[in-house]
Amino acid sequence: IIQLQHGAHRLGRRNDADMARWRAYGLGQFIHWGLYSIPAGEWNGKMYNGAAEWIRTWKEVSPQAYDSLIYRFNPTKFNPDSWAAVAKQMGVKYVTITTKHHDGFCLWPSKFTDFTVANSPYKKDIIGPLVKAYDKQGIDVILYFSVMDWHNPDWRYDIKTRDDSIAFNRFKQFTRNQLLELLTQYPSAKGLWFDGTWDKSWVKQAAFADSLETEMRKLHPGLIIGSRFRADEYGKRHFDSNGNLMGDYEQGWERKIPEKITDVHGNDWDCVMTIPENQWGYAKTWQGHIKTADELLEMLAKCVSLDGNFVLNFGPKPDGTLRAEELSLAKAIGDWMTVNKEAIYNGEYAGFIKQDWGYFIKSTASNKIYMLVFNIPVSGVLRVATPSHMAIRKAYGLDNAASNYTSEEIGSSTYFIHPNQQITPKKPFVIVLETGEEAKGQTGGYEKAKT
Ligand SMILES: COc1ccc([C@H]2[C@H](O)[C@H](O)[C@H](C)N2C)cc1
Repeated sequence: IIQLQHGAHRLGRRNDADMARWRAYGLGQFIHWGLYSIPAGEWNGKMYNGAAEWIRTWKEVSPQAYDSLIYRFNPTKFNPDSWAAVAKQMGVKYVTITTKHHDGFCLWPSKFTDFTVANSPYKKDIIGPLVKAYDKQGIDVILYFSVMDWHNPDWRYDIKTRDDSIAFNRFKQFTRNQLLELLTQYPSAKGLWFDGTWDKSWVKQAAFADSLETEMRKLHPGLIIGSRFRADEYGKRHFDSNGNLMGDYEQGWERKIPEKITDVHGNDWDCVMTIPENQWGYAKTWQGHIKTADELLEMLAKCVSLDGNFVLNFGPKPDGTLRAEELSLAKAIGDWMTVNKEAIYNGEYAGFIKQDWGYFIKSTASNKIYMLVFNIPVSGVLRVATPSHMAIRKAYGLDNAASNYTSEEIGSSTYFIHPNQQITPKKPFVIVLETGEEAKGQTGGYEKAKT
């Protein structure tokens, strides 16, 4: 064990009500919106093939020309209630919104910089109306904040000289001021999703970041902060020098999903996912594979089955509307969630052996076990191996209770689930298992092999 002043301050999961609420979300929405949405991956008629929200770093783009986009930010069709209504229909329980991305443009009228919506043609605060609209729909809000700020002249990638140190100390105060400002202006926010914290300049601020995290938690009791905010005094991030998770949940699953439960080490976590391969801000043309609703539903099921939340990204257009592809995916996911949401909300790892046909999710609300079926075996029967001494009492379909199933015990703690009707589903579907303790002595008399 290494003695740490600025490592993890808590071992294991948070067990308070605020974190239990976060753990129960299952499905979230990410929103990336800002000046980068205006060029949308195109500059002087040429397409940038990186992530659209990183276009300021493209050699073809002068930072000054990019920063002048502030004079073109005027989302005349922005209607936060319509975004929140789409999210509600989709079935998301929380939304993570960019307050300031790496380019430093603030979607709220921060007092600590001029580079905000207040000095754009739009003039008005974006964050406040968004928070209000989502709160009205009962969708919790998490504020995304990038520490790295390309616009601020005091930002440094590393601290090499005394001047760097003097400038970066100003930057640290600026960052603290903006974070306390966000928590004060938008007190209903449940947490912060930090980004842009990998550069040496910030990694060297273990003590400062640790005390700032403590200050924010004091200002906002219950605040939820992920593993990406701060490093320990040896520069270790996400997991400290003793391998303990920093913050309240793991933020390392960006565009990737854990394979098995041991990959998550008993921690809370979220997976943030793009619809194309890697575009967060609005990009005029999406290159490569665009994920389908069925793919996204399977990612959602897999995340919840492994104790995580699945957060799908939307990149609104510069006029404030959502693009057609995102609206149709939101609708398809929402239609599925309307029928199957009880298998996703309050979901947790069920402890059953993974089967090829799909995913098990246990509900903390009902103690029911849900089978989320994505692949029908050729045999037409679904194998279930329960944790030992757990028997299956009943099996029925969530889509309609009429679609029922017969469970046949085929070995110790092993069952076949037989559909009593022809199943030719066009969408992933859910079977509910009601289980109970195996009657004492009812071991089924299965002879253990002598090897
Ligand atoms: C260098 O690789 C990166 C760095 C930052 C990101 C940013 C994206 O712009 C988006 O905000 C995502 C959540 N974040 C990790 C993505 C890839």
